[in-house]
Amino acid sequence: MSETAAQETTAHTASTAHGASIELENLTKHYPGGAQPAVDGVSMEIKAGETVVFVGPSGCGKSTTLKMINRLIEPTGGRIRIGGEDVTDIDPVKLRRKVGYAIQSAGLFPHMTVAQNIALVPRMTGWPKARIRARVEELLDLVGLDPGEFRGRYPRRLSGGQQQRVGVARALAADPPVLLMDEPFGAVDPITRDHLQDELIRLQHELHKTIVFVTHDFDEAIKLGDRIAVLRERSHIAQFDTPEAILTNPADDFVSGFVGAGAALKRLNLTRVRDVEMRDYPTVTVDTPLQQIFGHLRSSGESEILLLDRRRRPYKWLRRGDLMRAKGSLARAGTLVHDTVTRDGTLRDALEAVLTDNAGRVAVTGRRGEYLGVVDMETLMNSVHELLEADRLEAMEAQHELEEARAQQTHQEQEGPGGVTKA
Ligand SMILES: Nc1ncnc2c1ncn2[C@@H]1O[C@H](COP(=O)(O)OP(=O)(O)OP(=O)(O)O)[C@@H](O)[C@H]1O
Repeated sequence: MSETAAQETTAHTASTAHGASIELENLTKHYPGGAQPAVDGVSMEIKAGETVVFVGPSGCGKSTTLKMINRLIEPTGGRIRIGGEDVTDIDPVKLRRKVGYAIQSAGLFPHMTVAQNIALVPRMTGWPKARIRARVEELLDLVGLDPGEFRGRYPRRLSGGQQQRVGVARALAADPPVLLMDEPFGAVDPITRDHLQDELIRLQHELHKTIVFVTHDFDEAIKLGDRIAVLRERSHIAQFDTPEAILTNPADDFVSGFVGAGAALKRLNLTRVRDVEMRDYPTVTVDTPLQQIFGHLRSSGESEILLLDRRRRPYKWLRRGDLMRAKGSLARAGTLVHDTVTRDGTLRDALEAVLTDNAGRVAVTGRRGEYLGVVDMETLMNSVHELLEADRLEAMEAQHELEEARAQQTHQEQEGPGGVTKA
């Protein structure tokens, strides 16, 4: 059932390998000297193209389970199947070509350039030079880094977020169907982390890999996971379900404890900015003459206008008063745009941005930071209201079905097996 090898193009570098299923059967790791196994007979099926997130307390065995999938850690028991093929005993080097791996702090080699870091696996695999070069360019572009600017840089000259992007590009280099990510965004600041999460979601829309992602952060799990496996000690599965099901119906107290307070707010993590209506705001660019900006603002009926830079990225909010005081130059006028959200950002990201902005709105940007529209408090309030109303109706329906099933069962019990009413 391996859909990967056959699909790989040789003439071209384009990503073609979609995800492959992963099956873990009774997978066990007993470290030498450990009183108990670190991972104790975990079995799960991960569908092709799915993103599954492992969450659980520190030391519960998340990383060990993950690293057994590419056999960075050798299991002491059980089987691993990828795309239906049993890979428990194949050559680990061969296995790792099918499985990309990204870790916290990117783990880039400091003495190699960005391009050399990304090219590692394709080089080992013996790709021709021209194909490697084209693949590096394609991947840098894919993770949102300008190849011209970044291919020759050394890792120490990159920000934490940029290093992490290169780490993801490297993991994707040989176009593996499976991507393992071990707390890849654990070491970056919260805003960069949010952006990297958004990028991963966007990438996954394009690539459809099978991703297994480890995190401590339940909010991250909700945002990224198609399904979440909440693990307890020795990787025992407490619940393995969709984020919606875990939030609205946690299996037990352990899972509830993990979900934590504010389930309604966390629900906002499940809706994307792309799912709500954006407002079209009046915009001008830094090259627009001041007089024209005035005219534009007046005819728009809005109290402010968004100034874009030459690459159409949001730059400043300009109010009428700012323009009056500008005295012919916009250099000092207006308020710099501090925060933006992407279409893959969550409503929670948008709400946070809107709440910290005293004018109650945030600009939405595309892949290269270009302006797409604006989300404001009113849009958000309406969406949240609709969301909670839909949840309430769904819960009522589920309750109703449950009561009907119970009534039917009682009825059957009263009727008896032959349908004859007992006297
Ligand atoms: N190389 C090793 N030798 C012996 N024991 C180990 C080794 N690596 C991990 N362990 C133990 O196995 C258990 C599971 O560790 P693991 O790193 O998989 O947990 P984790 O859930 O990923 O933890 P964290 O969230 O803190 O990274 C822990 O009790 C740990 O001490």
